[in-house]
Amino acid sequence: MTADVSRWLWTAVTVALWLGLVGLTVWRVRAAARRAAEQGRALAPAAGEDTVLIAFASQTGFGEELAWMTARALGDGGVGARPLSFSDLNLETLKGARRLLVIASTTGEGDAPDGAARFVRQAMKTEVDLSHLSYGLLALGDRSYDAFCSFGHAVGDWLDACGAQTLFDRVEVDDGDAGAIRHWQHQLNQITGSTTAPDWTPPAYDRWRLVERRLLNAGSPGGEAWHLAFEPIDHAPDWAAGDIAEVGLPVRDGEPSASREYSVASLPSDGRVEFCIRLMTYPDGKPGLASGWLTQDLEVGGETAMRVRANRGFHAPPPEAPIILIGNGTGIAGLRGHLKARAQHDKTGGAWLLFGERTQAHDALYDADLQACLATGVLTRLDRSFSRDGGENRYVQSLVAEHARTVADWVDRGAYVYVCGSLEGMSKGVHAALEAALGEERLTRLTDAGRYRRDVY
Ligand SMILES: Cc1cc2nc3c(=O)[nH]c(=O)nc-3n(C[C@H](O)[C@H](O)[C@H](O)COP(=O)(O)O)c2cc1C
Repeated sequence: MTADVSRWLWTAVTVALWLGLVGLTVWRVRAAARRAAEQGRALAPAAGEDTVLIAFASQTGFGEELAWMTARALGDGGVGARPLSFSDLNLETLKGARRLLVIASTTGEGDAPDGAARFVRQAMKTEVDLSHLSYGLLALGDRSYDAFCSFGHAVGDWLDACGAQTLFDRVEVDDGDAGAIRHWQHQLNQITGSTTAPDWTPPAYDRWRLVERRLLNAGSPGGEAWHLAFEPIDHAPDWAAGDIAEVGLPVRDGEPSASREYSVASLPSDGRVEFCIRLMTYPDGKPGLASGWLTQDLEVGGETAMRVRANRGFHAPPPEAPIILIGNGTGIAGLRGHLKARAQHDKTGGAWLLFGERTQAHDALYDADLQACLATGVLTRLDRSFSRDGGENRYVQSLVAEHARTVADWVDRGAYVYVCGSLEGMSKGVHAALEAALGEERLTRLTDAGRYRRDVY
């Protein structure tokens, strides 16, 4: 081949590639515009109707899911709706709204979800005139906590103090209680004037088959931690690192149906949903309802009902940003999903895992995976603390304290901080250690910017 011919060939290939790229970009932009237009149509106000502002504060995504369902129910009834996260809510928006629906979850010990922290600090410290505003409130919580629905009530109390009028009595939801959610739907019907019951059936479960179960910590002084893998039977849904699976438990005689949520430790490309689940035991030695069933009773090859739901608050940061992953125990599940997601990118901003468990010998959960991540560079750095092995750094929060300078350096370089694991045993201590490492104000700014994310239980 002469130099001229090969140059022509290369030019032709380059042009073809370029045209392909342009075509793909145009297709993507059009698809995105189509999706936005569809969503816009679904939520567009009917002529003469005021748009209802739906402000949601959600830590693990349930409240956000209800906000979108609420918007759709209003849209279907001909009333325009605008869902807005508390992280994007401000007083100007409230002053410009006439009708407001608040969906507010409570987390921590009666705390606001992280995304609402800025609004609490800034807007809810002031008393403004909101007498033009009518509002309805859906407060999500769990009666097993002392401060039941306290953040929802704090928002309601503040709106009352600002002179806002109530559209109806506050609706409290205890642990996803279907009756209370139906009551909320009934209130939405009052707004739309619809007489038919809204088609708001609880989200359908799919059937999944247990294909693998493996004890991860044989010989541990702590409770058994199991790796479980489920394959879809009906269809394979899509999900992202950080998402949560809700497992429907088999109905037992006379007991209401129950479900449990677990952080997903795998990605759709694995073809299966994987969990790391601790077998809980009561003081009398009886196994926990859900963990006992999943780790002992359900046989490999057996089926369960399950759905994966979005937990947007714990979705991945841009891959080019560095990430600090902090967790303990079965919290490794949510962090493992993020490592797997990073492994799918050629170039990432580096990942540092700080992890705490009981013993190096028995509780180095997913050690082989982590070593592989170190070898490929997906994980830049790994620090672990083992509380029962003695030594100074007994808990993961002590690791954060010991490496405070490096944590601050990573944050200076734009790192995101993701924390997954127990609320009591870990996340409060980690929070205090981060505050000491970065300063209170800096950690607050990090939270407001969505660079400090927590999935704790
Ligand atoms: C770590 C944690 C702490 C919680 N603390 C409280 C609480 O103090 N008071 C309460 O009523 N509910 C509490 N809950 C229950 C949640 O409010 C409830 O599960 C809610 O449905 C979660 O909604 P979300 O997914 O929108 O965040 C807590 C849940 C978790 C996981």
